[in-house]
Amino acid sequence: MKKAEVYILSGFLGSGKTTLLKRLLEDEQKSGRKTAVMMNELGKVSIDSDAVSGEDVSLKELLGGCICCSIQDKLEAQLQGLLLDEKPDVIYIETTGAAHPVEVIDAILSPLFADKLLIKGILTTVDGTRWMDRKLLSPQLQQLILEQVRHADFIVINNMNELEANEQAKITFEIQSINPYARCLLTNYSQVPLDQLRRLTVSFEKVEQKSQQIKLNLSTFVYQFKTAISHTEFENFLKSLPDSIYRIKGYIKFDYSDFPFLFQYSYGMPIYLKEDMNMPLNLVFIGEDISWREIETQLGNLEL
Ligand SMILES: Nc1nc2c(ncn2[C@@H]2O[C@H](COP(=O)(O)OP(=O)(O)OP(=O)(O)O)[C@@H](O)[C@H]2O)c(=O)[nH]1
Repeated sequence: MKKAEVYILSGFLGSGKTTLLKRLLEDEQKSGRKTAVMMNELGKVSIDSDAVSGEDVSLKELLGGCICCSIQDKLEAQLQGLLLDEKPDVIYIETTGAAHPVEVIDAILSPLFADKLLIKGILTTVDGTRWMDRKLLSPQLQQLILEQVRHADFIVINNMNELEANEQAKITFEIQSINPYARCLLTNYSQVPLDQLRRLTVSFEKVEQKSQQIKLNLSTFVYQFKTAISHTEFENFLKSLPDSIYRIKGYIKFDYSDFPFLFQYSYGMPIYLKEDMNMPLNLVFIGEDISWREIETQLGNLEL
């Protein structure tokens, strides 16, 4: 089955995410692909959804919380519904300005359907003037903006017309020092060449296409078990993992049990919860600069 492409739009409040989304949707309308949008807003009433009014676009709104924390279950249910009912070619997810990119990817990649999604990348918008003044924000918000830049695959710096030439150079230098691997563009109103953006691919496929010396940044990988495995060997595998694997979750079947376990792993801590029915044996990984090919080989060896 063809996977649905997923683009995540991240960036601080008012930095130009919706403006970028509108441009992407206009482009999709020309391409004729089946397009879906998920918009997440912190408040209970949607403000931005008027921006998405094209007839060919399915819109799901997630209101009243942030997808990376308070309404993660709702996101899972809506995404699953979307994949089953609409079968979109591409899904754009606009996050709240307060969302952390790793947690958003984590929320999207449910083990129930992670194998049906192809995460194309995180597009982060930055308001150039806000960046210059970011020291005025609380330390937590400064940290959030840094994380949104650090994990991005494509960075759009808006409000260029409001900046002097030396400020433009300073911002570009600062942002590229934080994330040298993302494509970074200074512009106004999120005017970016969309063909460049479409060439992104940050999941396992990227590892196969690019040579090993290229840094991979944040990426994801989904492994599908065919058989039950040994619990002890799986624990040994976990102990050998690098710290830059932030998150693992999914369903695993051990050779002593009829039904799988729901497995959760973050910051090196594994948790197992026994299920009472069969589930798809998908294991979802999120990490930074990981050779997923090696991980795949190790997992394959557990099945021998
Ligand atoms: N002057 C100027 N205004 C811009 C630029 N990009 C976006 N804007 C405006 O800034 C405002 C916020 O832009 P949005 O695209 O809604 O930003 P957002 O990140 O979706 O905002 P939230 O949904 O509140 O997080 C809108 O009025 C835009 O028209 C720019 O490059 N220059």
